[in-house]
Amino acid sequence: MNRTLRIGTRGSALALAQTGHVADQLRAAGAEVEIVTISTPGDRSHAPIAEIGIGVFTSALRDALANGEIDVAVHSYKDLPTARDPRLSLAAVPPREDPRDALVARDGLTLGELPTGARVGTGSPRRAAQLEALGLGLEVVGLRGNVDTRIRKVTDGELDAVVLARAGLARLGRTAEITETLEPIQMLPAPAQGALAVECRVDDVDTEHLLQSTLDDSASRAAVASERALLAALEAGCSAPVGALADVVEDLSDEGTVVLRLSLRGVMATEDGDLLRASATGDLTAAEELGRALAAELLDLSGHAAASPARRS
Ligand SMILES: NCc1[nH]cc(CCC(=O)O)c1CC(=O)O
Repeated sequence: MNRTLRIGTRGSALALAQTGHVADQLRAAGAEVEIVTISTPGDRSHAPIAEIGIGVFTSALRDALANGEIDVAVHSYKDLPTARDPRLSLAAVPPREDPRDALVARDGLTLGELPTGARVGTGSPRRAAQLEALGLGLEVVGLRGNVDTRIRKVTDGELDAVVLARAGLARLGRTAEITETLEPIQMLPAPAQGALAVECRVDDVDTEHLLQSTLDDSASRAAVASERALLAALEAGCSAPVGALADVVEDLSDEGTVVLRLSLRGVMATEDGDLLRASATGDLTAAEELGRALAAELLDLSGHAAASPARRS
């Protein structure tokens, strides 16, 4: 294939860093690539994400891909809506970064060392619900903006701490600012956090093959698929914040050979702010079934078995 691949990205420092990484790998595989920056309404608005909707960062990029302005789109997977886009193929899920959330606090403090009433910034209902459930008396303060803006609120003394995805900090070379990496037992990440989604047009089979063979990691793809299936099933049934994390674990088959399995954990906040947790393991080859089964268990726990209109939070 000797045409130049145009790779589209948002213009944020994080988006440029992760797209640059994908471009480097494609170049190393012999492809000619060019990076095209696309401005999205999400980048131009300052309203809370819960108000402007989940697709704001990704739909402009997807439209540019579908109409041929670019040939490849690189997204933070967790920013994609759960509904498939029939115009596009999810050609590759590269090896996932550490999916955990991270605390950046003043004076090197950990969550447990923050004083009662400490102001912790996050715009994510999922992070807010899990922070409040710790019972530490923290004051959760709403927050938006890029990684730099958020961390600056701590350095400026406006907040005691912020919670961010570790993967974003890693891609920006800023892990030195992390004061605690939060264990999933206290803070389950967003479904697909730390993973990228690399898309091309559904009829562009040459590009699809190149992306798949150069970038795709099947274990990361399966883990993320189970987390996203859980999210999709819960979106249909409730409006609660959701966290999920699948780990690929080694197990022994009946014949004594090593098999890979998925271990999936999920958390959902109730309207009263209580957290419902559940976990399950399943075959790597049945990732989505595992996610749906765990979602059903969480819905059962919540007594929300009857679906109400979906609202993403
Ligand atoms: N919602 C914004 C967003 N989308 C992806 C990441 C981080 C990188 C990732 O999770 O892949 C972030 C920032 C954050 O949550 O701190």
